[in-house]
Amino acid sequence: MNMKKLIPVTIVTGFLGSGKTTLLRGLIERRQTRRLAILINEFGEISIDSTLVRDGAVGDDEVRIHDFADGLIAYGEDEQFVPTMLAIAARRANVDHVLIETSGLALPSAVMEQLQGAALADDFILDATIAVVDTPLLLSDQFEHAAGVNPVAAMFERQLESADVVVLNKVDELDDEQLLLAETRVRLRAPNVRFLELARRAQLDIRLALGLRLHQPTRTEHEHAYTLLPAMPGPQTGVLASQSRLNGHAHSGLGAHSHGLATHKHFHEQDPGWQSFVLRSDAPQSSATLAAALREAAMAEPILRSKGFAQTGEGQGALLVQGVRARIDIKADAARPAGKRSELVFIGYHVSRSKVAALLTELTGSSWR
Ligand SMILES: Nc1nc2c(ncn2[C@@H]2O[C@H](COP(=O)(O)OP(=O)(O)OP(=O)(O)O)[C@@H](O)[C@H]2O)c(=O)[nH]1
Repeated sequence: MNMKKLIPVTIVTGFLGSGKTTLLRGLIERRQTRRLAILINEFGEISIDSTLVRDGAVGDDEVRIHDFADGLIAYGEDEQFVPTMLAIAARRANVDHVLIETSGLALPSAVMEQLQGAALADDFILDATIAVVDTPLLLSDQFEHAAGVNPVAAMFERQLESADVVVLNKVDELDDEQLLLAETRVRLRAPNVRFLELARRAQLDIRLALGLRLHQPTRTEHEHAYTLLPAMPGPQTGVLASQSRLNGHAHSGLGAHSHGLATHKHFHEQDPGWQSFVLRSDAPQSSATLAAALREAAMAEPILRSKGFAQTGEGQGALLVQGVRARIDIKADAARPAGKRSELVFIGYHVSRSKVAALLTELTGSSWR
């Protein structure tokens, strides 16, 4: 019998733009002495999230970040994931916790299955799966199936199905009634949720995110399978009681369950309607003009997410661009070297690259290709 200490793994999932990267950055800042290994999987050919997380990270020995840009993490056909995890296991004396951010278009169940597969189950234990929710978006009925199957709603539901912890994020401007409605909607879709937390700017107490130990390995001779612990371990209870959360509504049914492991794929593999592309411009951009152009483009085309870096001209600083649908946020980014080329990633459902390029070109008065 293998007596190695299992390394805990927390999976952070959530729809496009819900706040996963912001949550990770916060956890890094508040990690105290914990040494973290972080895997980031993005949908899109250039990686923005890992750059942002890296900006907040420190020494390599304390926080080490592994990128999987444009890749699939943790699928049978993926060639990077298992070797990366095994390399982390090989330096286990220097790793206290592994965090995996899945892409906004991936299902956490795929990662969960890999963790309990033969290659990894002797080294890792799933700690918890955390789903971050864009609460205003949830309330906006975008996640409802109004007419037929809504692919956005379907993905959101399947991400929530595996969640142990749901973080209702972006709650800054919501009142109690809206929060209760959001909670009801989450509970309908997240049968396994153990903790429902409110977050502003995706900030979560690290004790609520790491070391929850909501799963335990059950080992038989030939297979490994996780089962959910029937209740929270004692020492956590006091900590959790101090968390801000929905008044008196934080806990849910604690019935044991096993996770559905049949849902392996990135949604975009099953449904080619999901698209991602990069547009670039070598002309200097103005923050206000670009923001207005992106807003307009997001209203004209089904863009669900835009992000990247824009350049404002020689000797001027770079901008960090973050768009979730028509909500566009552009701010100076001191960490980014000034340069010439602006580069933005767009993700959407049946979104047209040429139409978005034409709109941006027209609205910014500079060529985007
Ligand atoms: N107003 C508001 N904005 C937030 C909050 N949390 C995150 N954001 C913003 O939402 C945008 C997306 O946040 P990210 O953390 O990049 O989201 P993500 O889930 O990693 O995005 P993808 O990886 O692209 O799916 C950024 O502009 C954040 O600053 C919040 O609580 N309130």
